[in-house]
Amino acid sequence: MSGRTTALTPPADAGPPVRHPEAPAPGEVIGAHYENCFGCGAGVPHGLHLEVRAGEGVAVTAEFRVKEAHQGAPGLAHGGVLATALDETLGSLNWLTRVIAVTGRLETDFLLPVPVDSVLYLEAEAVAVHHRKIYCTATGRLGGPEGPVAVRADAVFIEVKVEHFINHGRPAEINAALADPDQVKVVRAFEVNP
Ligand SMILES: CCCCCCCCCC(=O)SCCNC(=O)CCNC(=O)[C@H](O)C(C)(C)COP(=O)(O)OP(=O)(O)OC[C@H]1O[C@@H](n2cnc3c(N)ncnc32)[C@H](O)[C@@H]1OP(=O)(O)O
Repeated sequence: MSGRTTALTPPADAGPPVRHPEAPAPGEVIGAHYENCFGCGAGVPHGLHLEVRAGEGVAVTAEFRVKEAHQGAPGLAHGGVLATALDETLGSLNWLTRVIAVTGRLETDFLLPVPVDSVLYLEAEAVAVHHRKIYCTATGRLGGPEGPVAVRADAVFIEVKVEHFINHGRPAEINAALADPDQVKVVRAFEVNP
């Protein structure tokens, strides 16, 4: 047994998440972190194409229109795709803290079926930080930002260095990303600390 603590509830000595002074302003669209990302990249035809906006504090909002390619049951979104939408929205909180973090644990509740062509109004918020762990939560609503909650998630993201991607990614994609000035700009944004 490892001694890892993977609970989704922050420990008593966890601190509040801190918004980076150079975080995008509330309402500002946060661009894709990677052209070929299934969640946000424009280069993936059947991807989710999430458009995420910075919110107040350490929070973001996003919209996801469910397309035919996202079906599980006839006419309804696949649960895994909905979990991906929640995961991607939560991952975008990185832009507000300027900390690179990857999903360690994601627990999802599916409360309502989500039809093809509907728009899921997503919201994610970081709630606490304990060393490398960022505790966060997300909801996806139907019919509008105040509509009923169809899906929700609690998650723990773990802070990593940029080497995480360089060491574990496929060399072809890593080399292409490092040769792309826009992608290098994305990485540099995370090197600026307050
Ligand atoms: C440029 C921006 C890019 C942003 C991308 C966003 C995309 C959307 C989000 C994603 O989908 S990311 C992709 C899915 N996630 C992964 O691929 C992560 C795969 N897992 C790993 O690489 C490693 O397991 C991980 C880096 C998460 C942790 O390994 P480490 O060896 O660095 O962690 P370590 O074992 O030292 O544990 C550090 C702390 O994290 C905790 N921890 C580790 N794994 C955990 C886990 N799975 N769940 C909860 N907590 C976890 C661990 O308990 C410990 O806390 P405590 O010290 O309090 O005990």
